Formats: sequence, structure tokens, C-alpha cells
Amino acid sequence: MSQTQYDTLVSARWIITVEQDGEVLENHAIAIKDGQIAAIIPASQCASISANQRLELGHHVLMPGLINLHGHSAMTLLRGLADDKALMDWLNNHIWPAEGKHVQDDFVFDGSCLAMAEMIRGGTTTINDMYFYHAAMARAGLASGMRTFVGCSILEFPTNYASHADEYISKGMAERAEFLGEELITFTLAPHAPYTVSDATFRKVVELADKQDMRIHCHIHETADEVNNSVKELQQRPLARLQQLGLLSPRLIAAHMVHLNAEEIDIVARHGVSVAHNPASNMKLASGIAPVQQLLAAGVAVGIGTDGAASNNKLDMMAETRLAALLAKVGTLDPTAVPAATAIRMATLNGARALGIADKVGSVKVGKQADLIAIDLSALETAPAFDPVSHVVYAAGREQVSHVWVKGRCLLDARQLQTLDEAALKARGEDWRNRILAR
Ligand SMILES: CSC[C@H]1O[C@@H](n2cnc3c(O)ncnc32)[C@H](O)[C@@H]1O
Ligand SMILES: [Zn+2]
Repeated sequence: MSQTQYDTLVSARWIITVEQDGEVLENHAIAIKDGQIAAIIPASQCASISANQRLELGHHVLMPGLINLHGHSAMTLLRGLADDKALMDWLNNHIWPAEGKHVQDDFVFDGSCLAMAEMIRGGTTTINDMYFYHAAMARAGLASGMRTFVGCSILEFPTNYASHADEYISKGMAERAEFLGEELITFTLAPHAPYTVSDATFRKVVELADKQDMRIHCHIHETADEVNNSVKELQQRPLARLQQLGLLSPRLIAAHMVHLNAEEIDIVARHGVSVAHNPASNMKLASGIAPVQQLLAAGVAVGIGTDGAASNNKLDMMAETRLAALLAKVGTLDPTAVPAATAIRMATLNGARALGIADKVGSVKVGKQADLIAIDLSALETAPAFDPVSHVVYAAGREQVSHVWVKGRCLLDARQLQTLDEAALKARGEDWRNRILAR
């Protein structure tokens, strides 16, 4: 019988599988073939394994790639432009005017490539995005090799991209058609928020999502003002309105969900809605603390997102995962809330569940695609290493991410980007800084 020839064999000191909470395999290897995890093998049996490439990561954790469940990648080019503001002041008086002046196709491509480089260097393998000029975002996804969910933004008011809701939808769907054969590119429908989208448009979104089998990605209950204004103007909380409009279903990824009562948590769970938790953005805009522990207890798939670089200001999923674990404890005054293994599950498998790709990625399992990262724990800052699960969440930083693979393709090798040109990205960023300052 002929022996299997694997593409890559990566052995590591520890593998965090995320199959069982806190499961760690010591001194094992992952064999990758045709982009898939083909075998998980004890290191002691690796000598007889044939592989085109072998990598021995003696001080590292291998684990599933991080899934950024809510972002606006191109906003890297607006990073640090308006800090220390409340959401509506930030949007109305700073971000939307800046977007009106600058956002177009090349802004989105350059900003998204910059974001993807940052995310890859921080161990993120999948981004669930929403912005404008979706073909540019998808091209950035193809250039970087990241698994990319492109949200077709929908608003009622005009922007550079489109002038009314129907135009946002038709342009977005036309751009989606260009990328239908691309396995790593998936389009979603992204109505911006209950306060910027009408009932009629939400109904169209639900119908289209059902017809085309698409996810829906929307900012919901981000601030107390959003909820209070809706009650004042419509005598209804936004979530109740969205429920009436048919939006609540397993298709929906609700970003933020900071202000929820017990009844709403139950409704979210019963409808199979997923939640993208954005701890840094919620803290920086002083939006509040999302009831993550209660959502998880109700069975909701809560993943983790960075939001955009203009409200975070990092696209650092390791930092975000740490914050998710810490903020849950402060929010509930319970130190057992969101333990490290749960935080890792949120940043990986829960994100995959939300996106409908948990059969493909999100954990280390034979047959899944090889979306994997390696984190080097040999640094002084992570010595000694008793428990890699604890270290990944509480002690390690993104600078310790050494390798990243998406579908078996190496995007980061010993901290070197393999698909994107770091110097060129920095130069383009500097160009945009000059252009933005000049207007
Ligand atoms: C239509 S999606 C892009 C749109 O959303 C804006 N945005 C970025 N972050 C947030 C946030 O936290 N809440 C609401 N809207 C946000 C972004 O500037 C784009 O205009
Ligand atoms: Zn957002």
C-alpha cells in the first residue's frame, strides 16, 4: 500500500483543538493535504510520515485561525482621525463627512489590503466585513488570501457609492456576481442599522437573503440612544421592530447587541441569531458592556469582532479576545464569566457558526480546511508556559503569531507576509494620509 504524501506537516508543542473546550494535544503534528487537515499525528510517529514540507514549532501553539466577526476593513485609512467621541457624534460629525470626501474604489482596496496585512500578522484568517465598493474589498481578499465575507452595505441616504437603498442593493448584487466562483469570497447583505434603514428595505433584505441564501450583517442595539430614540419615535425597541419585519433568523449576524433585556436575549436565542461582540469599540465609544455571559448561557453563538480601525483603533483579535474575557467579568462581577477556553471558542468556532462555515473551519479536526495559526510562546513575556489556553488569551500578544495558513496556503511565514507587500502597503497608507490632510 502506498503511503500518503502530505503537502505540509506542522508539528507543535501544543495544539488547541477547540473541538472540546480547553482540549490541548501535546507534541502532535497536523498534516495538511489539498488545503485540508488530513491527519493529526503524535509527534513520536512523525518520522515515517512523508511530506513535501516539514515545520517543527517546538515552542508554539497551533490552533484554528481567528475569525473577525465584525469589521470595516477600509477604515484603516481613517485610523485615529476622530477619537474619544460618542457614536453619533463620531459618525455624523467626523466619520461620515470624511467618508464623503474620500471613499471610492481605490480607498477601499488600499485600506482593505492594509487591514488584511494587519489582521494576518495578528492571526486572523477570516474577516466578516461591511463597507462600500465591494468588488475592491473582494479583490483585496483575493490578493491577501484571507477568507473574506464582503457585506453589501445598505442605507437609505446617499453616499459616494449609491444614492438610495435599491441602488445599494442592485450594485452590491452585481458586484457579488463577479465573484461567485471564488471559494474564499462570500457576499452578505449588510443593512447598516435600524436607524438608517427603513421597514420596506429590511423586508426586501429578508426576501433577497432567503432567495440567494445569504447571511445578513447589521449593527443592532449598539447604544442606549439607539434604543431610546426608537422607543420615542416608533414606540418600539429596534429588536422588536426587526422581529416583526422577519429579520431575526440564523441568517442574522447582529453586531454589538450591547443593550438587551432578558426577554430580548431569549428572543435572540430562540431565533438562532448570532452576535458579533466588539469589546474595544464598545468601550472606546462608551456604548456599554454587552451581556455576553447571558447570551452564551442562552445558547447564542457569540463571536468576536474588532469593528473598524477608526473606532478601536487596532484590528487585533488576540487583544479583543482578552478584552472579551475581562469585560465579561467586570460586567457581571463574576470572575468565572467567559473563561479563557470560552473566549478562544468565541474567537474561532463561534465565529464560524455565525457565518455558517463551522463544518469547514473554526476548529482543528480532520476533514476541515487548514485555516490555522501558530503562536510562539518562547518569549520572555510568556515564560513559563503552564497552560497554553491561558497564555493565548491572557499573556500572549499578536506579535507572537509566527505562522498563518488559510486553506493550507501560508500567508505568514516566521512573521513575514507571503501575499502582501508590507513596504508597499505602508507607502500607500502614507499617500492616503497626505491626500486626506490636503482636503
Ligand atoms: C454601511 S457599513 C459601513 C458604515 O458603517 C459605519 N460604521 C463604522 N463603525 C460603526 C459603528 O460602530 N456603528 C455604526 N456605524 C459604524 C462606517 O463609518 C460606514 O459608514
Ligand atoms: Zn461596525
